[in-house]
Amino acid sequence: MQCTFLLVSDIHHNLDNIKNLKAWLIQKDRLKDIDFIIASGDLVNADYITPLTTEKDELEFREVIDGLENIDKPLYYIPGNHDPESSFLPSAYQGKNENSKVTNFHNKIINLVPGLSMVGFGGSTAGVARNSPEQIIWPAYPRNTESLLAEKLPILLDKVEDEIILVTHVGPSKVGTTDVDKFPLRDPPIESGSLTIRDILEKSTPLSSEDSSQCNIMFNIHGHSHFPFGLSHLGQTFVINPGSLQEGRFAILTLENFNKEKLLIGEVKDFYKCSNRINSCNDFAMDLFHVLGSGARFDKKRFNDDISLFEPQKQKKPVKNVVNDQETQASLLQEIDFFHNSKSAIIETLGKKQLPNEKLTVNNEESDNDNSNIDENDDSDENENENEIVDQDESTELNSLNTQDNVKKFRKRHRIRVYGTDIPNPFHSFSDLHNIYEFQPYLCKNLDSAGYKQPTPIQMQAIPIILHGRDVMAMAPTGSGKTLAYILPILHDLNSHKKIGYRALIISPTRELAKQIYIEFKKMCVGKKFKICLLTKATAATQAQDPHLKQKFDILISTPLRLVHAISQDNIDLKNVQHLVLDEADKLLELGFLDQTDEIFAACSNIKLQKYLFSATLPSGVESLANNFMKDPIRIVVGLKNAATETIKQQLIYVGEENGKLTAIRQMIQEGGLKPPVLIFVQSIERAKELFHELIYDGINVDVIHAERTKAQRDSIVLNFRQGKIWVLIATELMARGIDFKGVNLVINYDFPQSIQSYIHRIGRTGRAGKSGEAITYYTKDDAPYLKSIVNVMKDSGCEVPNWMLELKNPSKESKQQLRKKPIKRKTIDTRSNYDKKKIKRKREMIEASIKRKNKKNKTSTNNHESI
Ligand SMILES: Nc1ncnc2c1ncn2[C@@H]1O[C@H](COP(=O)(O)OP(=O)(O)OP(=O)(O)O)[C@@H](O)[C@H]1O
Repeated sequence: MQCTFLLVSDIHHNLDNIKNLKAWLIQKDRLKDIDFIIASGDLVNADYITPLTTEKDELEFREVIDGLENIDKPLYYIPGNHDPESSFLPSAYQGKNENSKVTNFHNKIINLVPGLSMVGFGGSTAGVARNSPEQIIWPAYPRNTESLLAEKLPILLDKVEDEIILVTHVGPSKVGTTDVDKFPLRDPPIESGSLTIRDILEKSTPLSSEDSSQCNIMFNIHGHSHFPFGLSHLGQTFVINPGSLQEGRFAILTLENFNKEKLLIGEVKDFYKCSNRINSCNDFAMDLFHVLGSGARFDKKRFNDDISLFEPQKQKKPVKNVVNDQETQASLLQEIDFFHNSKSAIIETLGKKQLPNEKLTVNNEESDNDNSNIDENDDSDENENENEIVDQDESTELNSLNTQDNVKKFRKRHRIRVYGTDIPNPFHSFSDLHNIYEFQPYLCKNLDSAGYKQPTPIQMQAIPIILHGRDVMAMAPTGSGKTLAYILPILHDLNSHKKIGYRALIISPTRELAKQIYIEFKKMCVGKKFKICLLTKATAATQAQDPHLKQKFDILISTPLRLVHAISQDNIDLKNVQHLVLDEADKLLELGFLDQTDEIFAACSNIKLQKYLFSATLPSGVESLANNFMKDPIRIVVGLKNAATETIKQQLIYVGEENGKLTAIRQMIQEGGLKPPVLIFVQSIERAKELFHELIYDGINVDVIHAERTKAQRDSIVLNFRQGKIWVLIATELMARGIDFKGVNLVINYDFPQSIQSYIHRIGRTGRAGKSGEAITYYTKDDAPYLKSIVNVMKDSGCEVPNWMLELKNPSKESKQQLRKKPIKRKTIDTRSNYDKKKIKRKREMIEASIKRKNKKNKTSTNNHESI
């Protein structure tokens, strides 16, 4: 029986290893050959602290298991000593993907396919005792796991007639591992470890007899090494049957093939010298390869690319600061450059920073027409004071904004429109903030460190208005710096840390955006002792326990639901809040959020409260609603109202039927047109999962993010996408708003957006801060009636649109409302051939039948035994 499998061990929560591994497998086209994956423990926690019982451990564990599941092969897991207590609960992880069920197999025999069995034995005394469902309390010492395994193994093996893969997670050396870690200087050292097992195997199992010649046995023994890709090596793979080598079966290795000095690593104290171990591991990996390849030589020159993926040093570059981080990202990107376009925009753009307003202010003669074709955004009464022609040579006079005429010209030049009474003047440069508004030096310094040289138009106008104590409704294109437009005046006004509780509150519709805002606040606070709280379950619980903490913080950032919950539990006091920001205000004032937003407003009872609404889209309905709760607000509109960013090249592509979309993407991949990073939007979680399962086989490093993924997963995906480790990210509407992925080259609307707002925000994930970007929207016959809405946005943002599209009819208000409420029903995304589906089904049935047969056999023999 031949089968190919992947063995993963001792990852210690380095999910990147799994991602790289997956990328490598795809790149080398080896994924299709793999029948299943074995994960031999220690999937979490690099800190070597046991027991692992915290929520964090649990999340990490799930994350790695999910990462492995994403490879989409059946997954067999045995617990390691560094895995959390609940890791031995396979049911919690089963059935996520159709084809990749997690099966726990500690102390069990699994019939993989007829003729091939697998025996598993999880790792080391404490780990197994903790994880064992049998609740056996192992005597902690000296009867360690190894000796127990040695006792149990003959019994297990005796039951199996098939060829066997034996997977263990026990110590590699003469002395055990975990036990040695705990009692390194125990005297005399105990005889255990793999040598003992091997001895016992040879003495007391069929292996020692002639019959063993037909039997493949493999040990996986963990060894605190995380190289290559966290795959097992360093003598972790022993197969006791040299006879199989000639038959070209799986990994065959005897201890004698190794340089034992390297394997045993000499003194016990060397266990702690990780670098030594890694060096030995490198050599061993090569030795191992040599032996596994039946003496095949590994051509280092030819496979240089592969070797570089195995180099641990590259991933361990110290990340000192943003610049270094970028360098690391660039090198990482080069390392994983599937498309061999390492000079692509991502890498190029990492180095240079284009100022947003360079781009936003170039076109002085831009018309100021609102996109009045979009009736939901209709605002035809708003073109007052906008008819003057601006001088081409504005030069220095605009620097001195001391006459209303100059101010008008300045606004016009920066495409700023303002509505309201007693509107404060905009400012011209960040130095004005210091000179005019007496901003503290720390703020100016932090602006400089962040590389913000010039304010963007929304910042120029919104900051003075907030500083003058006014309410603001601000609408400016995606990626135009709205966040900083409220952060700066708030920090200036708060002045310094005070122990009177929250004075500023920022609400965002998603936790990803909330976290991003938190990071931006932190960046601007360097050198100042402000206390900022990002409200999470944990921070809310801490504040509930300690009432003094309520006084400790100055600024609170939260999603509505989390905050409303905290308010209802009386854990948060908002009576001192003077600045309230609704970021993505139109979303927060939509029906789904409105009640929560309302409750938050009610809790902010301070009479000095100022309210600020920010978004790239504020439909007129939302504005009227907002007017009910804002005090004499000033409205700011930068650029065209409800328009897309002009640095984005937009395209509409007709794909006929649903499956035309995948064909189009695949064609793009083949032609090298899919330049990462790419964001793909779909209309539902279900479809996100479906598309992920399709694209995973297309040679691209793809991941998927949606509300059903755990928080830890979502955080890690966002981080990895930012760092260029994920190239194509499939997302639902969750990621459509606010998230600032600077380098995104392309946004694909795989599913037609359900509203113009959704379209504008989705495509706004590219072309940020003045950079260029591209957006492609697929449409089918079913989407065609809604096409004109997007055509209008495209036209208004200066994209070329064919005449026939311009002549299309606008969809009716009712049909738009209908689409907003309910997405178009679409065919499942699934292009696997019937043949493939049948093959998978057949294989599964074979495995199930084999298990049933075995169970039946075992049952009969037990019954017989009982009747005797
Ligand atoms: N004055 C500035 N100079 C250069 N870059 C800036 C400046 N202000 C903000 N940025 C950068 O511009 C990017 C976009 O800013 P931000 O996320 O605030 O956009 P936004 O207008 O809120 O977009 P969205 O509508 O999508 O939420 C960020 O990367 C930010 O660091």
